[in-house]
Amino acid sequence: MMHAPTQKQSMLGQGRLSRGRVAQCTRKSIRRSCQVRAGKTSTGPRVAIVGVTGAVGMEFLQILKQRDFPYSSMKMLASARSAGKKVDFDGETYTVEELTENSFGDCDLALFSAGGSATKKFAPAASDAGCTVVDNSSAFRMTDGVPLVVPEINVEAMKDIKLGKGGIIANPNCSTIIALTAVTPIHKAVGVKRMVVSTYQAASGAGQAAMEELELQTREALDGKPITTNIFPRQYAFNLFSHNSDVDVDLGYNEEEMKLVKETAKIWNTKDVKVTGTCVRVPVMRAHAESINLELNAPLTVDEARKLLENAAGVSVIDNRKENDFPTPLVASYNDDVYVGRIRRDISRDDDCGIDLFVCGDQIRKGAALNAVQIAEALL
Ligand SMILES: NC(=O)C1=CN([C@@H]2O[C@H](COP(=O)(O)OP(=O)(O)OC[C@H]3O[C@@H](n4cnc5c(N)ncnc54)[C@H](OP(=O)(O)O)[C@@H]3O)[C@@H](O)[C@H]2O)C=CC1
Ligand SMILES: N[C@@H](CC(=O)OP(=O)(O)O)C(=O)O
Repeated sequence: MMHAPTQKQSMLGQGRLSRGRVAQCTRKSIRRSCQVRAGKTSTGPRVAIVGVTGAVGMEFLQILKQRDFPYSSMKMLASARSAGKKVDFDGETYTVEELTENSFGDCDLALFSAGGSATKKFAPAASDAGCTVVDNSSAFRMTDGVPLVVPEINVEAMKDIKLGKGGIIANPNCSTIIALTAVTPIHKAVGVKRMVVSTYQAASGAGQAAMEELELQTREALDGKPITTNIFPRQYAFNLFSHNSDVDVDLGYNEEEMKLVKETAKIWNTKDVKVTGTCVRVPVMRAHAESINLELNAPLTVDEARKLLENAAGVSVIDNRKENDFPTPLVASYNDDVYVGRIRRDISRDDDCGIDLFVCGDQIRKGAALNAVQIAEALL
């Protein structure tokens, strides 16, 4: 039996913000469609979760329940390996079915998180059957006609897609979602000319098996045992390494870095912003951190930047210089907002057109499942 994960508060588990920390943050709710909160209801869409046995799939279930997402029926899909497994959701037990091209005839909405190759094969079949797809993979992100959406930023990009009428909407890459949720308020105010991003990415970005291997390796290293390396070709615990995606041998950039470049241009609908990045995997369980340097088109003071961020949907500011208290992956874990701190003027410049930020966001929530559910809410 599989259960949607609980918020475990342990050394690895990273709990929600303590009351004291909440008081230090400027917390605002992310844009939500409160009027449609209903849970199971005969008027809700018929929903399929594709990749339900994975880290993102399990998070889908937790978020749908937490947000009382309306649904009239729920279908749990994964590979043949998982067919027959049981999944609990909203007081009912479901049997996982094998994903096939015929899975979607009785569905209005499918939340996909099954990797690129399964998505390329099955998302078009779902769409052809009249099921609207919200896809977490990179399979269709750069395809013309497929909106790439962060609801707080560009919800208008999906205005032509209607629930239950087919169509694919792509969820951006997690590092890109987290960076742009923080940076877009500044971009909308004064325009970003160039953005330099350095990431510190969690195990969750590589799936459930990578999270389990990090935990196992940590135990093995502490116990002086040989290190198991099934997921990554090197030790991960007590180490860090350049992102595991393929590296372009000519450019020297890995795929994760190029997603930041290309997806930013599509989400902001501009070719004028220059973006470069360095993506690194660090031994953190489930929240990404990013150091971001912005070159702006017009001057912006630190106070103005902080005010923009404090008022931005989906953003919380933790920026206490006196206490040296800034966002951490543990603070971001299991929370919905993107946390921003270290808001400072870039002193390498002679003008006020440079800002530095440090950003943390839960990779599985805002970086994946939460953003996808927010897209689905915008379809209702
Ligand atoms: N920002 C974003 O949008 C993010 C996107 N992702 C995307 O989501 C995908 C899933 O990530 P994650 O949950 O972390 O990965 P996991 O490895 O934890 O889970 C993968 C899921 O996909 C299912 N699956 C794999 N192959 C098939 C197939 N051929 N047919 C049906 N189901 C299949 C697996 O089923 P089974 O258990 O039966 O093998 C499992 O449910 C990633 O591959 C990535 O594309 C992930 C993180 C962030
Ligand atoms: N960006 C994830 C990996 C991933 O799933 O990316 P994408 O959704 O762009 O394939 C990471 O932390 O590595």
